[in-house]
Amino acid sequence: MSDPSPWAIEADGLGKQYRRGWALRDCSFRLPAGHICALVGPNGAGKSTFLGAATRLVQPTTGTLRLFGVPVSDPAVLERVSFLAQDKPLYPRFTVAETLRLGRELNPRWDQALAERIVRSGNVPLTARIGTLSGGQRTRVAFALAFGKRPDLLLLDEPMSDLDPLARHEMSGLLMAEAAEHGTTVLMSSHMLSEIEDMCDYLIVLAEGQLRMAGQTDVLVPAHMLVTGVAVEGGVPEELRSRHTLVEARVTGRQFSALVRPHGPLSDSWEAMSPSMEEVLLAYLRSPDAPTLISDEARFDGNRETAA
Ligand SMILES: Nc1ncnc2c1ncn2[C@@H]1O[C@H](COP(=O)(O)OP(=O)(O)OP(=O)(O)O)[C@@H](O)[C@H]1O
Repeated sequence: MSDPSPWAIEADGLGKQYRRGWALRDCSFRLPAGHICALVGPNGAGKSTFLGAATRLVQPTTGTLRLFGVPVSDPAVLERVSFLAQDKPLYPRFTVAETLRLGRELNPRWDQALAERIVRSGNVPLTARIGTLSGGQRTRVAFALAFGKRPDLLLLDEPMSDLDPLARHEMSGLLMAEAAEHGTTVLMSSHMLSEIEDMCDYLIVLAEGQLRMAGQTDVLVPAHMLVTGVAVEGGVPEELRSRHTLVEARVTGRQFSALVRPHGPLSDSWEAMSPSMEEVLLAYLRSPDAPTLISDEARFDGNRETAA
């Protein structure tokens, strides 16, 4: 299928309301094809709900979601998307070989050699029943199924959490190689900030069901500065709040430290340095009310503040 749309994902006012309240609210952003994007947020932020909407497991209450320009409700998108769910559902009575055969029979673009390579490199026997595998080995088989499908969009819900460090390293290498070689778009929810920093070039940050940040990492991260100095009357200097956008402020003894989005030069009376991606993400995770930041590229009308 040719791609009329350069956007792998377009969410417009997407929302999901449960009886207890909104799991996802007024979520609007675009993800261009070919990126590896992290979906980040504290527990309960709405990450799985968003991935559920993208895989039609969750019916949105408001808004629309398009994948490659096609409404997610259109069956045409199904063969282009792979989803690796948090609980990695597989048939426990099937052997690994039978599981891969199922993948082959269900998916026209199936890459058997790739799927087998992923399984074999973890020394998982093709004859073993899924129910007898360790959690990490099952995850490896689930990865093989997801990759073997050769999707254009790979959706992963906390994919690496039960892999050992070597397997994690291997899978993240595979993800990056796939994205580079085939232009696969990856959207991956994760709590592992150092891994995100190593792998991802796009960020979607959610808190309490709402979008807090979206865009290219090399636009979002440099939009921030870490500022430290002497606290004023037990808090951060008023100038930081009035002239710049304050994301997070912390006071320890007589010192303050703050993550800000500067609008113009910062006063010489403070020390300012560029934060790492992990420092930016941690600040947003600790501050669910942080003002929203959407890059131009990721922006849909209605988003509030814009980075370069
Ligand atoms: N089926 C459901 N019925 C009612 N509430 C739900 C349902 N699914 C999710 N929620 C609620 O929606 C909110 C968002 O949940 P979601 O699972 O999307 O968060 P998450 O960011 O994936 O969290 P985690 O990091 O813990 O996996 C939570 O408050 C959760 O309790």
